[in-house]
This record gives sequence, structure tokens and C-alpha cells, in this order.
Amino acid sequence: MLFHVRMDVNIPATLPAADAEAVKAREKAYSQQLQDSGKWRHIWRIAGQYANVSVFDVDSVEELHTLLTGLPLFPYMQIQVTPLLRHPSSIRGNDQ
Ligand SMILES: O=C(O)C[C@H]1C=CC(=O)O1
Repeated sequence: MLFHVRMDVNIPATLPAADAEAVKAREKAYSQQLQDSGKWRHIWRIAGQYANVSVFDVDSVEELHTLLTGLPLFPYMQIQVTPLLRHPSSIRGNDQ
């Protein structure tokens, strides 16, 4: 199951810089591990914003929920999820 996920990050200015750097480092490692596994298929920075658009490939909505709520930056994010399915006009065989 494919999901388009938009993540907007807002780390409060009151969080000490060292703590912010530590949570970002944990986030990067978590994200790269999920990308390696194939669960986090794409990630793109939205130009000019501390936000990304991503595509997740998971077995269930429950799995997506578990992965997203496990993000180290989850407490500082707004997340929008959109389910995706193959477009009937797509010429790409691997769009599923
Ligand atoms: O930078 C972001 O967009 C937030 C988050 C998502 C992956 C990651 O490493 O950080």
C-alpha cells in the first residue's frame, strides 16, 4: 500500500540546540533505515520549507501509523497522509 506523506517540522525555539541536533540525528538514522528497508520509498525536500514529501510503501494503515508515530521528530511535526493507487494511465510498470 502506497501513501503520500507530507511532514512539516516545527521545532520550538525553546528546545536547547544540542537537544534539537540530537533528535535530528536520530531522525536521520531512523529515516535512512526505513529507506534501506524499502518502506520509505521516496523523500523530497519542499523548497524553502522545513518540510518534506515522502512516499511510504507499507503493508497496512496500522504499519504506517506505527512508523510515523515512531519518528523521533514526531512530537514536532504536522503530518498529512494521502492514500495512493496506481493511475490507469500510468506507463510505469512499477507504480504499485
Ligand atoms: O528533514 C525533514 O524533512 C524531517 C525528517 C524526515 C527525514 C529526516 O531525516 O528528517
